[in-house]
Amino acid sequence: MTTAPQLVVHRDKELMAQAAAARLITKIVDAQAARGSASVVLTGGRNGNGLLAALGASPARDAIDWSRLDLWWGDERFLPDGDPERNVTQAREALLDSVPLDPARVHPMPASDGPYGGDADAAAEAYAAELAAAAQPENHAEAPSFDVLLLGVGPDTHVASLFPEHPGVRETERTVIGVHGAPKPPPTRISLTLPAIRSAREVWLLAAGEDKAQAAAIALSGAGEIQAPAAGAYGRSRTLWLLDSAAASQLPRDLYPPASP
Ligand SMILES: O=C(O)[C@H](O)[C@@H](O)[C@H](O)[C@H](O)COP(=O)(O)O
Repeated sequence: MTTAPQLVVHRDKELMAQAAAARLITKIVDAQAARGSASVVLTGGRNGNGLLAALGASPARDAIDWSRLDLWWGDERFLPDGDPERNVTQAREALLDSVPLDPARVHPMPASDGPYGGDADAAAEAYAAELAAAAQPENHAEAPSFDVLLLGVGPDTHVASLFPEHPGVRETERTVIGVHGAPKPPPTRISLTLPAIRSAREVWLLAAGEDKAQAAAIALSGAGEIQAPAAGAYGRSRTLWLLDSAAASQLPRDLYPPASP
């Protein structure tokens, strides 16, 4: 089932990051109260890291029971462990190193100097097995029911490492794939697929800045997911686009009416 996207537009990217962080804290606290633990899928990119930094700066971060939080990644740049360009390295710097997480609940995607060497496809297969092992058996699913899956949106409408017209965006069976020849560096990556993204309860897409305006307009105006992967990113119970006003500036009027003067 497709959930119709809901839009929230903030004045600027700083406010967007702070409001998204506040929203995420509440969501994690509620999930922990309801189910004992929470699971979040992190994204790479400036907006995802901005959200993590804002979360770290919020006094309300102490409301989270960090030992009962599972963290996964939506994609990874296939580079050696500790490389500053890896999404996990950037997330650690932005937040993860400063909170008391249970290391057994933190699930980074494999690095290119790990057990699978430079074989991104084998690394992707291993991550798929990790996801399947964490899936709730009663759901007969290949991936857990993530509470929130975060995605940055590229200016070309890519999400995770699923690029327009690239083979990965057509994947319908596997939950995780090796990506080769990505248009955004580095060329070799690992990514969740659209079916895995859609196993999340809630998918939140983050877009800030003028260079995202066209992408947001295209993805939200009925484009196909092969041409505009962000259009295929939706959650089982909610799909939320969090934008700043620059990224919302080209949205069709029926989606986001500009404020009256
Ligand atoms: O590994 C990556 O580069 C990302 O996961 C990628 O999908 C990113 O989220 C978008 O390109 C948006 O990035 P920005 O938030 O920096 O614009």
